[in-house]
Amino acid sequence: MEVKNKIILALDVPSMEKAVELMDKVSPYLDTVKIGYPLVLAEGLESVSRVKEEYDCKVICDFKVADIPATNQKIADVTFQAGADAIIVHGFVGADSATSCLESANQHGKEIFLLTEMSHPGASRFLQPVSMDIASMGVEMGITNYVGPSTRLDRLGKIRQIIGKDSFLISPGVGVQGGNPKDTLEFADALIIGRSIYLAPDPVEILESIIDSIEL
Ligand SMILES: O=C1C[C@H](C(=O)O)N([C@@H]2O[C@H](COP(=O)(O)O)[C@@H](O)[C@H]2O)C(=O)N1
Repeated sequence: MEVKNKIILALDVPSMEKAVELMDKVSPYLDTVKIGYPLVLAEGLESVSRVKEEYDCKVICDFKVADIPATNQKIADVTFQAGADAIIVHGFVGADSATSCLESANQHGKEIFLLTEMSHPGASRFLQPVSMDIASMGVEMGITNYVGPSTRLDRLGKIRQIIGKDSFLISPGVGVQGGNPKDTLEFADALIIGRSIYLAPDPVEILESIIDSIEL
């Protein structure tokens, strides 16, 4: 997946009105947006197609899919039918569950991102002990897109080693959670950034400064 300016906007705003207000300002700088439960639960899955069509961008649906295979397939099917270009899938539920999303993606000509280790403090207790195993499972499954934490660059580096240089790795946790954009791109191909942009008094100014910082 090509990502303009290596930045994926996490559009975790509470309404389409807020989404449009923000996208009108920042869309010249971006071509990829991550939409998750905050916006979809508020506005429905049509928020995915609206953002895609109105701003000609790719949409990654961050649903952290983590159910049994049959239910995962239903979730992935309806998400891709709603226009999503990709869906984020948890790996800790095992290969059969992740495979059902991968099969749905292949049938729809879309993609999945396998979530290996999360960026928040709580990930250290239950996810960290298995996250490298999850990354290895993804490689065994032939998955080429991954999510890994910008808040723990040592871990992100290990994930990159496991998934290989040709896999596509996107990384949340930049900014508010403490991750550094330029340092993260030592290992990741693109940054996921939400609050640093959508909570800023001037989102364009922040975005331009982040873009300048990673271009240096
Ligand atoms: O480990 C993960 C997985 C998950 C994801 O991207 O899948 N995210 C999401 O990335 C964004 C960071 O937002 P902000 O902190 O810039 O406002 C939010 O939408 C989170 O739900 C993480 O933050 N860490």
